[in-house]
Amino acid sequence: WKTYLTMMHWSLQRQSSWVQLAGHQGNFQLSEGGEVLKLYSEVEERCLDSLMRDTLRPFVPQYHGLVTRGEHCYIRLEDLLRGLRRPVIMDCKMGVRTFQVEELITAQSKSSMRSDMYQKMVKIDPSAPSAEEHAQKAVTKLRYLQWRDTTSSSSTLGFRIEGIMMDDGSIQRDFRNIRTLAQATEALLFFTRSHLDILVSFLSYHSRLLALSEALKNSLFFRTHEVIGSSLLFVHDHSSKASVWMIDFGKTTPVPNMSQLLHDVPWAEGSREDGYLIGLTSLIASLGQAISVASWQQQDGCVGEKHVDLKCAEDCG
Ligand SMILES: Nc1ncnc2c1ncn2[C@@H]1O[C@H](COP(=O)(O)OP(=O)(O)OP(=O)(O)O)[C@@H](O)[C@H]1O
Ligand SMILES: O=P(O)(O)O[C@@H]1[C@H](O)[C@H](O)[C@@H](OP(=O)(O)O)[C@H](OP(=O)(O)O)[C@H]1O
Repeated sequence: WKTYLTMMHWSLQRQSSWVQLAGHQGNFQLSEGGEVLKLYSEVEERCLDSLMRDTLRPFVPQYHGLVTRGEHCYIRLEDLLRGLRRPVIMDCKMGVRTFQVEELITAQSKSSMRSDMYQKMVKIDPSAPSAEEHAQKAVTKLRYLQWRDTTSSSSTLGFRIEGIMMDDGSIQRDFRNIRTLAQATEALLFFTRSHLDILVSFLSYHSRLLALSEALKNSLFFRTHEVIGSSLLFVHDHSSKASVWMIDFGKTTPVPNMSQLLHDVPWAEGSREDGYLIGLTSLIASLGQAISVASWQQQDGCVGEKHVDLKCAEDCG
């Protein structure tokens, strides 16, 4: 019975296609009518409300207001996986940093020490904490988030891959060692299985990212908001129709004093720049490389072969 019920549960979940690839467990609930419910956050709700009146609207899940379930309030969002069969998904966290500048102040207080983050750090690299952190068995959240940024492609490329789910439902979350564009390209080729129609045709990732790039240039919301920890969700299925969506605005805040951000410069202490466009430019460049490699593979009839000289792809442009 237990196996049967587990299979039924799994099958019902697959019908709705819902899967949570990254983020906090317990933050989401499925709802009727093609919506997902995300635990209410004032910061995120404000962003979604503004985004519904911005040029970025076609690039974010539609926001349908709030609903209360039990003790909690939820944000009603369009389910971006609705109608897809065996979707293939990738979550890329954007920007050169994932900590908010407020963390710089919080980090000075002793109460901000986190033993859970120390544990996560040690599990990945036992030599990462300092002698003092080892003694305290704790690190500040700022320290942990900065360590994650500098040991992943966030600091080098302005984005990092948080997870990929393939069409068989298998999920990979460990892309921490990716540091270079060539490695990111390899991940993109894996994610798209080198299918050129997904990479470059009319409804492809490439055209969607170029359209997003244009929309960002014209967006008042983007100019006036510091976008931290937000992701681009890449989604396609067997129909080869591919799309990219901006999600997660829980740490996206208006910049003070009517000032505006460039988004394409590195962060320095005292600034609020997030490097979002550094990440987008890297992603577009990486897709460009993936398209070149996939084209060569197709010409040579060697799709699926593992060894492609991506360093050469990088050097040859
Ligand atoms: N509107 C949506 N439609 C379909 N899937 C979604 C949607 N929003 C989020 N997801 C899924 O849930 C995951 C987590 O989303 P999100 O980043 O918004 O959560 P979070 O808990 O705020 O994350 P974090 O811990 O990084 O702040 C995504 O990777 C994606 O798989
Ligand atoms: O992905 P990892 O390495 O597991 O680390 C988590 C990730 O950086 C989340 O974005 C962050 O939540 P916020 O974006 O809300 O800060 C969370 O902080 P938290 O544990 O304080 O929720 C971290 O633990």
